[in-house]
Amino acid sequence: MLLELKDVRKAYGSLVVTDGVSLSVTEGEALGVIGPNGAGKTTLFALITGAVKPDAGAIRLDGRDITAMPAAQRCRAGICRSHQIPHPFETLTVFENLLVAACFGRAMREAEAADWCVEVLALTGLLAKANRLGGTLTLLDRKRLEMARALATRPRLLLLDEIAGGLTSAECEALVGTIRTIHAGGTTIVWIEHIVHALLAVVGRLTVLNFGRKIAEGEARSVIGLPEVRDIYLGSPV
Ligand SMILES: Nc1ncnc2c1ncn2[C@@H]1O[C@H](COP(=O)(O)OP(=O)(O)OP(=O)(O)O)[C@@H](O)[C@H]1O
Repeated sequence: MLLELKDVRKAYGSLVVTDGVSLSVTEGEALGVIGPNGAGKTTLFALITGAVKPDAGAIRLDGRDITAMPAAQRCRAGICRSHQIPHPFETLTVFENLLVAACFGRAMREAEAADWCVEVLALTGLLAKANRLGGTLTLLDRKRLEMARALATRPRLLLLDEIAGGLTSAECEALVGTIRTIHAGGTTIVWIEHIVHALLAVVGRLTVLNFGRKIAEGEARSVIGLPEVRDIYLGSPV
């Protein structure tokens, strides 16, 4: 098992945001995470990356307990995420944004990092924009850069947080193609997404969160057909 969460709990005051969540992700799989706003999806990523410490429970990578491991060390161990709202270094170029991630996130030497970052730029469709400043990009390219920065750390486990949100359907389709390529290259993916048809084009399994609890999990299309899941998404295009 690549990643395991066991009875993980996180509360902010009286608000229990992650309520005894257990989760397993096998090497090479693509898992989708859905749930309404405020269900605790992003907090789950913060717990996995180490940005937030759980109140209880355990997190394991390759069977090794990483619950107390600092975030920077987890990144070097191969866990990296993209954020829902991209915040690139706006005064650095696209290429420099990636170099920072590779050198500081993954501790690569500069020559190795430069070669790898060129590969990532090609994979994410950013090669022609390598010398643009991060602050000058369109939303689609910011989203691509957000994913590229995470990829630059050469993750074994890539966590994508609503990467398709706000894109046109053609842009979304192109992004899905890129994510499929990344997955086919052997990277394990956990993807939080509200655009369910995009998610279903990539993931084999789905986990559903509601009020911090896991309410369903299993083969993606079966899970999406469950009455309790459809209830939660009533009005959303599932
Ligand atoms: N640092 C914090 N302090 C207090 N409350 C927080 C904090 N972080 C998250 N929360 C609350 O925890 C709940 C879950 O937030 P979270 O961002 O994990 O949900 P989400 O499922 O990702 O939602 P969305 O789909 O809107 O992104 C929300 O009610 C949020 O306001």
